[in-house]
Amino acid sequence: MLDTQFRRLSFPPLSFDPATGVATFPYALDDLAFVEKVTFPVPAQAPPAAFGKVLTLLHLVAGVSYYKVGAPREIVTTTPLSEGAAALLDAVYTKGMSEYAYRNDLPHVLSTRISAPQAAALEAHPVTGRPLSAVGGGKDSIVTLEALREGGFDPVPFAVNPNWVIESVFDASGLAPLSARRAIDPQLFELNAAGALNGHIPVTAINSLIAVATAVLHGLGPVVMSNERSASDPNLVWNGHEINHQWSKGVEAEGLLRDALAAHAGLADAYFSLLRPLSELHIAKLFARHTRYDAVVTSCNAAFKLRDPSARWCGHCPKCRFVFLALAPFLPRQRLVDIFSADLLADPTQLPGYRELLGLDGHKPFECVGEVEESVVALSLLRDSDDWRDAPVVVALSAEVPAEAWATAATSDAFTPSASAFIPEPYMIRASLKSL
Ligand SMILES: CC(=O)N[C@H]1[C@@H](OP(=O)(O)OP(=O)(O)OC[C@H]2O[C@@H](n3ccc(=O)[nH]c3=O)[C@H](O)[C@@H]2O)O[C@H](CO)[C@@H](O)[C@@H]1O[C@H](C)C(=O)N[C@@H](C)C(=O)N[C@@H](CCC(=O)O)C(=O)O
Ligand SMILES: Nc1ncnc2c1ncn2[C@@H]1O[C@H](COP(=O)(O)OP(=O)(O)OP(=O)(O)O)[C@@H](O)[C@H]1O
Repeated sequence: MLDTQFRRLSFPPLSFDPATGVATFPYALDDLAFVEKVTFPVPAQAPPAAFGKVLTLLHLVAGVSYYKVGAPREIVTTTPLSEGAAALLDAVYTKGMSEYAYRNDLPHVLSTRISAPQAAALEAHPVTGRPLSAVGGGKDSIVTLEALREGGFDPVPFAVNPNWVIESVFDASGLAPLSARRAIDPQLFELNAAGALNGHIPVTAINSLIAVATAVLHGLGPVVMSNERSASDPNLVWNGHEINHQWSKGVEAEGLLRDALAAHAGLADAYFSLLRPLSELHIAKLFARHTRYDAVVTSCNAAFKLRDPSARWCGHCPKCRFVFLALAPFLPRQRLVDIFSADLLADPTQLPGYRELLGLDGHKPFECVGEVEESVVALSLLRDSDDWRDAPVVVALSAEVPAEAWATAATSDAFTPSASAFIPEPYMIRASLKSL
């Protein structure tokens, strides 16, 4: 551990070069200076005023990567913030950093507030145009892309730092994509090696604002995410606070981001998640309809590491285990084994990991996995499946799940979409969400 006590994170002015599309975001953690760069696709027309406003939000939100080096008690900006923008930032630095606070035993992180001059909210106008559909390389954003296409919305696929998986999903979609490059300050890696504080950050909030900035820059419509209902479910409660690895994928973050974009940049309905009403299990069922992505779809986070990424599915992390379990009821066994290049339910070494997913041991893992109830529902479907009922992991787990958990699963709403306050009506109707 570094023995330095850090006092303050602040934000020297950002800059943007319209000729190259490079935005430069400086940060100061006391005397330590960091610079992050985001390269946007260069448009034909000059950037509208709202673009600069979104960049200021992005600058402030992306500071979490540098904040986490020292967890200073002061976060100070000279950018005037409306109530809506300040609420987003307070939440990003507390709830978005809750896993980091819990794992490093830093309770003050959960009550830190950003200090900024006050501003009035702007009048917001709805964005219009082709949707920008954020792609993560996994099953969820494929379901969204195809639902938008089927609904006649002519989506533009988009990713931050697309790796070969995401590029292959773009290719398989046959749609012309846009992408942005984001480079975090390389000093972070050196500081990590030297033992600086480290931990998870709310990366979806950062990717979301880069997507919104890109949409505004290119005169497009709303950014459509694929964040599911289950993402709002916390992993555990610590000191009275919910700790959620996926906080910035959850519905609270979605609402705060929408409000901040309206108040700070005058953009109404600029951001929503099409899959918010659906459970992970329901999305897995919808994914089964699309075979054209089988050779490339990859949900495993190890494939998206900045350094030493895995080729595709690593086959031994919570996310691989969960996605395999969630897809198994809806895909023929051979198709699923071909996608993963492994049969996780035939491998007894996977049992301890599956016990955590099913609530039989520990807490829900700090990963992008569904609710415990969804895992039990999936297992109950596998018990009834000719393809899967004899798989060793299915047999072993079926004997361990208690009667109450089966009873809860039997009345589960895993396949009943919930209401969403944020999906605009035309998207609800034409993207078929009402009839799922
Ligand atoms: C790929 C991954 O899961 N990475 C997490 C992992 O980091 P690791 O050291 O194994 O590899 P790298 O991702 O290459 O990171 C190297 C260091 O750089 C830091 N860093 C990275 C990106 C960034 O935007 N800012 C950063 O400061 C990172 O912290 C490393 O020190 O473990 C880390 C510590 O727990 C995680 O922070 C890494 O998570 C990435 C930021 C990431 O992109 N993760 C997504 C795949 C992810 O977890 N998505 C969540 C959604 C969470 C949310 O609320 O947005 C999900 O799918 O559930
Ligand atoms: N690199 C990225 N660039 C832009 N948006 C991204 C990126 N990674 C993820 N997203 C967005 O965040 C959402 C959540 O990410 P996540 O990794 O959970 O989803 P996914 O890759 O679509 O599916 P899965 O849950 O199967 O991995 C994605 O659906 C997508 O909308």
